[in-house]
Amino acid sequence: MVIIAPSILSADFAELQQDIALAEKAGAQWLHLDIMDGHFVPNLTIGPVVVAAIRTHAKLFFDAHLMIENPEKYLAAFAEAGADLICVHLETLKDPVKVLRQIKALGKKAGLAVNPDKKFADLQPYLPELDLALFMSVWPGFAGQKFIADCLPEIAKCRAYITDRRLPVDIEIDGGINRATAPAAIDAGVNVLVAGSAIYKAADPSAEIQHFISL
Ligand SMILES: O=C(CO)[C@H](O)[C@H](O)COP(=O)(O)O
Ligand SMILES: [Fe+2]
Repeated sequence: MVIIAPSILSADFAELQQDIALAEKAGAQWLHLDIMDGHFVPNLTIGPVVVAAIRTHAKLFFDAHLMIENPEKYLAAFAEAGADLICVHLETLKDPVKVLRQIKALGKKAGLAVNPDKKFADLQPYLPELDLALFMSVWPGFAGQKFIADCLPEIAKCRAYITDRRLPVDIEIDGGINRATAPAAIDAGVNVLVAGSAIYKAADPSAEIQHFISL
């Protein structure tokens, strides 16, 4: 069963409550929150204040994707704001194990994201610490980019490794996911699909969510 995580980066920020309610009603299980700092990525989005505000209106599992430098400084703030899973980028970490354990110590699920140039081998040492491995299928920073397929063979290696060892780790893909690209991602072994523009820029966002759920 595939989990769909609509990314509110492509939602209408003036109507966030409505766009989140739409995702919940359509049957999405997770909500993907793209946190950008203008340093690790060349874009700025939302912080803990907005996460806390929307938390009061949604029961969805909050999947916080931190595209920020020094993420360890902000873990407690995102935990308090109501994130259920906090995903940090390998590229931003000096001591990944320490940071992943800090996330767990806050009572949250821990995710580790890698950019499209990374291999499964870069992420593999951290799997015992993880609840989720996130393979980026675009360069982080913006919604609406074209899918980069380089991560698919790495996802397949990750799925085989996790299955062999029965590790309780979700595999998520993020970037350029739509009706055309989602099947290859699922074939490679992902069980969590992030989709922003494919959902919120569609004529019927609920139908898109229901399509992804049916895959
Ligand atoms: O992390 C992200 C960008 O850095 C977003 O989650 C991602 O790009 C979703 O948007 P889309 O589905 O439109 O590609
Ligand atoms: Fe994201």
